[in-house]
Amino acid sequence: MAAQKEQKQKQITDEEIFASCSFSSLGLQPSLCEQLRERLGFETPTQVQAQAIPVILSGRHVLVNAATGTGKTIAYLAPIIHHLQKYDPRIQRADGTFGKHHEQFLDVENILATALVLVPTRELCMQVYEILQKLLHRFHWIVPGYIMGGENRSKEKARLRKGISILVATPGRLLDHLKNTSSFMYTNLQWLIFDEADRILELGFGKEIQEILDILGSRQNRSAGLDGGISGASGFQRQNLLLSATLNEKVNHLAKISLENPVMIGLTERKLHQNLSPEHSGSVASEDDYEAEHIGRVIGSSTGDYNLPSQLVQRYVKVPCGSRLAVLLSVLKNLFEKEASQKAVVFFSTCDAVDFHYLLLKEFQWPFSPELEPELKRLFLSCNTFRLHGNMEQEERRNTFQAFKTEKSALLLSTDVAARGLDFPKVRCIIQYDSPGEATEYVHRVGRTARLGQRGDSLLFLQPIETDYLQDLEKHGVSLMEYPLQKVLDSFPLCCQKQKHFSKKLVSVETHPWVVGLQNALEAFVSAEAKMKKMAKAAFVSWIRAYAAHRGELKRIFMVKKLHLGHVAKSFALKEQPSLLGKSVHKQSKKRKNEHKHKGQAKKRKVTIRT
Ligand SMILES: Nc1ncnc2c1ncn2[C@@H]1O[C@H](COP(=O)(O)OP(=O)(O)OP(=O)(O)O)[C@@H](O)[C@H]1O
Repeated sequence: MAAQKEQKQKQITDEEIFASCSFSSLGLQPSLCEQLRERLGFETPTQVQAQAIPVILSGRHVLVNAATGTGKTIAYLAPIIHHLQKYDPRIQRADGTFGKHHEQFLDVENILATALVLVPTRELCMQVYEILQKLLHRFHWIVPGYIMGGENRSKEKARLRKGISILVATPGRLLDHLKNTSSFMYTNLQWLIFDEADRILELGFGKEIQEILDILGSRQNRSAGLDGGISGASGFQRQNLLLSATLNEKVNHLAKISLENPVMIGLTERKLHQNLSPEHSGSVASEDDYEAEHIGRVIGSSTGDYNLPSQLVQRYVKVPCGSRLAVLLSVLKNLFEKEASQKAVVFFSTCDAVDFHYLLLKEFQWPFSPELEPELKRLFLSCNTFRLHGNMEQEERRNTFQAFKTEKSALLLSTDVAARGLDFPKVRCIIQYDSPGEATEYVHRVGRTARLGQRGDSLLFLQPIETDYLQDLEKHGVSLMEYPLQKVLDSFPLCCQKQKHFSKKLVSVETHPWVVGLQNALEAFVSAEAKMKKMAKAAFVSWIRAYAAHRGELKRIFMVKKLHLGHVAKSFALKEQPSLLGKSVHKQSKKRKNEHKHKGQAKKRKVTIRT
């Protein structure tokens, strides 16, 4: 019976996810449809692909808003490849947007076109490039390429010089090449795509985007007589596409400055009205408009309901600050002991926090006793653990990304660098140990699981003082159930007789014998290891800084002055609060408050934290 129910649920999900048509019925070339089937195993388009592909094929500017993991990448790549592969004569490398010989083609009747995909992170850049490689297997004359931070500039220059038909790029490095690489030509640019549009702006790339649009737009005007990318004398059109699972004022702004009379896909009437009324979409905002819209406003405050995968089971757990670490480790132990073969991601707010927890999980033995015989020592958590953040060497970052993708059972500790767009197969659980801040980030983080109708669980850690955040999520139509923490803690074996007689009903999280025992062991472990202690202190300091950087409405929920710094220290297994640094954080927060008072309506400055 239960199996039948599950089967029925799966069927409903499949119908919700996939369309009842074929790729070829959407107007895509048969050879491309074959490629989708043979190389990627895609038989049927997803709902968003069925809606978006015909519109994108028609040449209109489009804004796509659809839940995480619903196939937005193919929705924009397939129509571009469809157009590029049918040019006759075939396009060549040197015809690419960036080919040095391309200018000779400006006179030909069929202007040879190329595409630029802008993404917020290096990992997403690699991911889109890899999909392109698979899709273009049969169309070897269309050359994909990527440029991104952390890579060798001269090698990138050489690749650009040879010509790239579809380029995937992160904004900073793109702008660098646009300004400094003379062979970098973009007059034939026909498609400009912003994947995870809002995140690009959230990462502080607003100015770069403006500049990129200016450079691309002005070049178009000069060489081809185009106005903002719309039909020009040469006969080709610039088509701009924006994609994101969440909408906010940043997408609204980007839509305004980059889309002309766009078709909205996946937007309800309410969202359309609230965020992106088409009459506002065509104008190009000035720098002043940008400032006015983005500084001092509460980000995400006007967003409507978010589309979350319906099969995603979302929970929260309320944990007093001092017990957070012990509870995190207990939740992970429970998860991997229940089902050894699975993948999970834990999100942290800073690189230092990722590093500390990574080393801790790699080395913390249980039961913890320095005198224990080596053969009796076991890791507390015996799963394959990876880390990912923006301060890692590019090589390690790349290796982690690839390894976590292919592993069948593994744990990834990450900052928000993994929150957007990344498609790690078979991730079953997302834990948000440090709160995500804006509701949009919550949606993208949990979106790394429950992709394309798959099962998925998410767990949000909140301190008792932070539970108003649940209401903030509710405002966006996101509601969470409580995690059965007591039951999980009770399921662990206790060490001594005295502990076994505790009254289960009366015990709080921080006095639960399992938590107390584990916390003591963690503190003993960290204090015994100089390196761990140093990392714990660094993580403590950066965690408080990140906490203090919450903006807008969220500052009311995540208030530094409400934190008990001694308890925060315990959450990094530090017996004592690193006092001097702690005081300075409080002072900083007080100082900021005073400054704010004096400035009155002064503009709020965005605090960028490296992820
Ligand atoms: N038509 C299809 N049939 C089967 N699988 C598909 C199809 N289209 C996409 N997929 C798969 O679905 C998963 C999600 O796709 P994709 O990463 O493009 O989603 P997304 O909507 O961009 O997600 P996010 O919002 O998180 O970036 C990928 O594993 C992809 O390979």
